[in-house]
Amino acid sequence: MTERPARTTGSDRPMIRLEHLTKAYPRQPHPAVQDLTLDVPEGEIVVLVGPSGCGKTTTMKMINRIIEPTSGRIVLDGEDVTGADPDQLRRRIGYVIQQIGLFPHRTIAENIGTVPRVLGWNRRRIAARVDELLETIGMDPAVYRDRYPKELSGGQRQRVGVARALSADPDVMLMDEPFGAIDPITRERLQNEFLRLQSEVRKTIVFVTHDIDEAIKMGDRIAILREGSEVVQYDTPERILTAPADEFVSDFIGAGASLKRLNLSRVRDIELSRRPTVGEDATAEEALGVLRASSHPAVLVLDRQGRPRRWLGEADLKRADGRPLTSLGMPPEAVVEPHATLSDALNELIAASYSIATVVDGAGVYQGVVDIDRISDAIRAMRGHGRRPADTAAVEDGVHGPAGSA
Ligand SMILES: Nc1ncnc2c1ncn2[C@@H]1O[C@H](COP(=O)(O)OP(=O)(O)OP(=O)(O)O)[C@@H](O)[C@H]1O
Repeated sequence: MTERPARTTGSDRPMIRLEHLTKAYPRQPHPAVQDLTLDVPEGEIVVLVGPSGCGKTTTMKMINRIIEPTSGRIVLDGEDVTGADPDQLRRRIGYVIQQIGLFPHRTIAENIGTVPRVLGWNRRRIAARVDELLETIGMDPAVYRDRYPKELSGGQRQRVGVARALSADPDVMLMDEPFGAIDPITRERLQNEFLRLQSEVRKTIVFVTHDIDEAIKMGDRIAILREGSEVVQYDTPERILTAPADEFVSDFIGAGASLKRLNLSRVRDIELSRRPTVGEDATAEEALGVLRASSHPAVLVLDRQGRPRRWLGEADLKRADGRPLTSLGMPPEAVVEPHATLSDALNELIAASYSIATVVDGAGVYQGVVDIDRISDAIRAMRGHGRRPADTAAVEDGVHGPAGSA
């Protein structure tokens, strides 16, 4: 069984192969990168994580030849590109960096269309691609196409950076701390959006971070590096957390490894709890009937597309006085998508007034809720049995499978 079946492609074919890659700067006592050998499988996200100065950025910049290696080889899709024309190479590789580096005097459309323009696409094709990408990153083309970078929020700029990197549909994306400079809430949202996008586009991605939590969340595989880009452990997030190769890795993971395991499980991996729902056109009496027939304190109002609008308690409904349900109660505060980790869901629901997170799909349609009990179950299952939370029900029922009783 693969440890994370929903996220790996099953193909172990290396899309990027780094062979004995070294970068030594003149007058430096140690090479920035020394003899690095690493395969990045097609369609996977490989995260390079390690302390400041260990050579992550240098490694990335050698892959797209912004930095020329001193020795070693870079093989892209079976082809040795160590001596290839760097400009041509970069068109096959999307690059996203922190503080994204959008051109300030060009519109969003012009920024996203940079590479297609260099590639000689015609105007119509570029415009169509720009609009398609803006839709993909959840920004209405009609609203944002003609704006300038300074007219966007930090999170929106970062999204545009991702769109720009995707513009020519490269096989490979290099992402160097792409969400580093963003506030934690926007960051979490961008990570989730990006994972959803990746489940559709399946690019081969090398992702740099110095944040182990981000590595665990984003990586199909993680390479833990120390100085000189020495690979201390190259493994799945599960293995890194459960079987750290040595003290350096355990120190890097730091305290709370069991809590970090909440980063390994996605909302979609657990069975969601149900809550009573009514359509937005229902009357308060109907909603009250539904609520009373359930054992829960609140009913969720859905719009005609099935998207959550309000949580209503009995008191709200009693005071309705003929007003529409959508003007009563509280909007769902903690809303998460199936890609969100249980750690995200926990953070959200702790901050919310109701201690539940409402789960919606990519189109915003209601799927169920995650409550604190589900998360506690998941933690218990992980701790007690080293299992995935999908097995929680079996654990609760006292049914111990072979793995659990081992
Ligand atoms: N142009 C340069 N000349 C000399 N040394 C350099 C140069 N660029 C980087 N280095 C050194 O190479 C090493 C690796 O740097 P690199 O930027 O790759 O690290 P990093 O892991 O990305 O760090 P951070 O997490 O802080 O961004 C560091 O010791 C750095 O000082």
